[in-house]
Amino acid sequence: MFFPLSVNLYVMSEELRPGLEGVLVAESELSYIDGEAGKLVYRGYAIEDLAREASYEEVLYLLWHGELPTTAQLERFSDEMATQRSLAPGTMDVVRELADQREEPMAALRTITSSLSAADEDADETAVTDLEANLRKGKRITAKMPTALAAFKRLRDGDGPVDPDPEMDHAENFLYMLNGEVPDAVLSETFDMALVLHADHGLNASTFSAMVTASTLADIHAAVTSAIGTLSGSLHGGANANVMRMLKEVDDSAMNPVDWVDDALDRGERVAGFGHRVYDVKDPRAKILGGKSEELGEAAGDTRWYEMSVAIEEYMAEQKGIPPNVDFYSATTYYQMGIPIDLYTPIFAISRVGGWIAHVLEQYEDNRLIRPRARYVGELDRSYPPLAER
Ligand SMILES: CC(=O)SCCNC(=O)CCNC(=O)[C@H](O)C(C)(C)COP(=O)(O)OP(=O)(O)OC[C@H]1O[C@@H](n2cnc3c(N)ncnc32)[C@H](O)[C@@H]1OP(=O)(O)O
Ligand SMILES: O=C([O-])CC(=O)C(=O)O
Repeated sequence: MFFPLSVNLYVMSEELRPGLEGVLVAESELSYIDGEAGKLVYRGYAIEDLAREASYEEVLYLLWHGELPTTAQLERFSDEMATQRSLAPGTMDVVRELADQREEPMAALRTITSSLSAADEDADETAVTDLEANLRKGKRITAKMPTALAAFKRLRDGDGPVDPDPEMDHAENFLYMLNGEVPDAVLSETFDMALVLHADHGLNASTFSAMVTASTLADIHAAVTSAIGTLSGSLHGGANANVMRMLKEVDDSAMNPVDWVDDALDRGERVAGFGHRVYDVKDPRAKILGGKSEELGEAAGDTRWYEMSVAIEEYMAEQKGIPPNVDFYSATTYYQMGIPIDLYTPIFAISRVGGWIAHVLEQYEDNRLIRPRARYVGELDRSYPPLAER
């Protein structure tokens, strides 16, 4: 039987779109981005309002359930998250082993997250696409990733892990487990806001990778593990740590930041924290985080990092017309909060996991295998030479 010609033409389109730029592959109700206006919205709510008003738990609820929670719903949801934070002994063994091996933190988080399925009571018993089971699994993964990351950091530094405190919210509890002391309100509010700002961003590369994995009907642990691997690269989430490494290099060189960047551009290098596939203007999250970075600098009586960043931002705008993305000012925000640089990208992951899970739920709800094509440009019809003749 023949397909109608129009179907064949659609399937066999020869248009090449490297990097899938601008290609529509799904419908989503999760986040809206207007790259020309610099606007980001989660389920209809402006990022500026959510950053100012909402906790990370509220945003998770919004992304996963479609509506902001009532007080009672939020309380229940937050309690459920808090009860899921502890790691099973087997997971803690994995964390310990990776810390002993001095594994790179993003690779450690990837491996630990993958291993969470071993102790997940829903992992084997339910269909991969079961919504209720996936909400439970999603909650456990999101609750446990920060515990694992904090324990990994402490163990590699020779300290003992700190147990989660169920009385604290997600952001405060992470800083508490990381540093072993209750953070002050400014730090936990700043961290909570950073989690809100990073929670979702359309079909960014890591989210798309989670969707591709889910589209094969692999489970949610597999999808999140794929996404963590994808986020780690320097063109994506890995850029936030590179921003801070760059600023420290500029500072150590005692060069004018503008001259340093000029030299980097002359060498054909990319400046971390600048440019975006979707935004033509300054990322709305960079505006908010820039303000936070400035505030933290002022509070500490040292605005050096903020000023250096502003000088680079102005120079990049003037020379290249390229604005900063979310990673540019998150770097100095985290640095001034005393967070080690190699944890910045894993911290991105412990927020974005909320978005990954929400997109995976959307994918399962209306699944079709994601499978594009490559145009073959290799040779054809070669005759096979026996091994001895090559
Ligand atoms: C959370 C996130 O993932 S946000 C992004 C984090 N990544 C970074 O900050 C890394 C630095 N930025 C980049 O490499 C890019 O801007 C990306 C990967 C984010 C987007 O890339 P694309 O959409 O593919 O844009 P593309 O690579 O085609 O760049 C367009 C032009 O701008 C230039 N450009 C883009 N970003 C930068 C940059 N950071 N520094 C210098 N030049 C840049 C490119 O060299 C290119 O110029 P050309 O056309 O003269 O060669
Ligand atoms: O959307 C993208 O391409 C990159 C991303 O994850 C973000 O900006 O948060």
